[in-house]
Amino acid sequence: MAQAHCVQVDPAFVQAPEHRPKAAISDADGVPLVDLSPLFSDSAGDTIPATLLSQVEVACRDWGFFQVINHGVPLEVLKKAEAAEKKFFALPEEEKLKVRRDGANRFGYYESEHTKNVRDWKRIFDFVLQERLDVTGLVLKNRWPEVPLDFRESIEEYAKCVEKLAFIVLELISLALNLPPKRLNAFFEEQTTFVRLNHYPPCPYPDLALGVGHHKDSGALTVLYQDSVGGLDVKRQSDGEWVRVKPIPNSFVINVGGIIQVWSNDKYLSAEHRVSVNTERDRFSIPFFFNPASNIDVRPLPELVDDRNPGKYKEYNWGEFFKRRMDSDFKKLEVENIQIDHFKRA
Ligand SMILES: O=C(O)CCC(=O)C(=O)O
Ligand SMILES: [Fe+2]
Repeated sequence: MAQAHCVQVDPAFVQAPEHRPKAAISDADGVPLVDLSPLFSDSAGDTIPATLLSQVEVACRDWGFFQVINHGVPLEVLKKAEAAEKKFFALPEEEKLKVRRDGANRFGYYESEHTKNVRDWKRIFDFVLQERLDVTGLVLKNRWPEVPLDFRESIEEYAKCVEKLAFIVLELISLALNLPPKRLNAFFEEQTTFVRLNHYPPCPYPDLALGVGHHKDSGALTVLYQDSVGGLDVKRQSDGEWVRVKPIPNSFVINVGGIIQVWSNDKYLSAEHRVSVNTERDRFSIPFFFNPASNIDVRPLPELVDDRNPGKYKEYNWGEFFKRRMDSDFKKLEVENIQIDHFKRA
């Protein structure tokens, strides 16, 4: 007689019923697509086409998410980073554990991240752009594995190219907010940006677990490369429906983080998103979390508030916020993790 097939479910990964993904997900009417080629064409002068700015404006306002193509990051840089990522995660576990994150330094490999106190079905590797960071007393230092040999070079090259793209998008957002293009740049002089490699292995119970639980990114902007598997879902602002962000070859997904939501005084929104997993395919992605300096106090920009439209948030310090998020991602806590909503004025 055939044995009954039984999947062992680890309760640490099980989402509350209201956060479990439904079997079918809509990929119709997806996030806006923005073609950045006008910025790189030979005939491009210093002026940015109004149509491009209005696309960015609508995307940030109505979705908080968009995809960009013709973004200026060379395809070979992307492919090399992706290959290095796959080689790293394919290493035996004991090899990866040599560069594991710990309580004192939150960078390197980690297999036990939590989002909102539920464990994520993923493995990650984090590194900062600055070799070493001090975030309100927490020292963060990169840990580089000895193998794959070209790992560090490939992903540092990737980070350099994506950083350029992040600054371009930051300027587009500034302009879309009717501010001078470089208005926001000074916040990033001692940036706390970090890059994450994500590996989502196949999961035997994708109806119960998530690769990343529902959340909003807390930094300024996220610039994400995803492979062709798919799984990133965004909550559409217009109706609260979850929709899949369709993978487009050689593209990046941009999403507005909590800091831009606060700077813009809620003109632009940071959208809720999550990662669904599947039973068959490994998925890989590489988010670049573009974050300002640790000492920055975040508040609605004075140019965007007035008597009729007063600031909707109390000021908070980014370094403190970032540290508290890292603490709650590191292990399951009994308290809710920190959100910009906690600074919302009544
Ligand atoms: O892997 C993805 O597609 C998204 C990951 C994500 O949302 C995050 O790490 O904040
Ligand atoms: Fe995210």
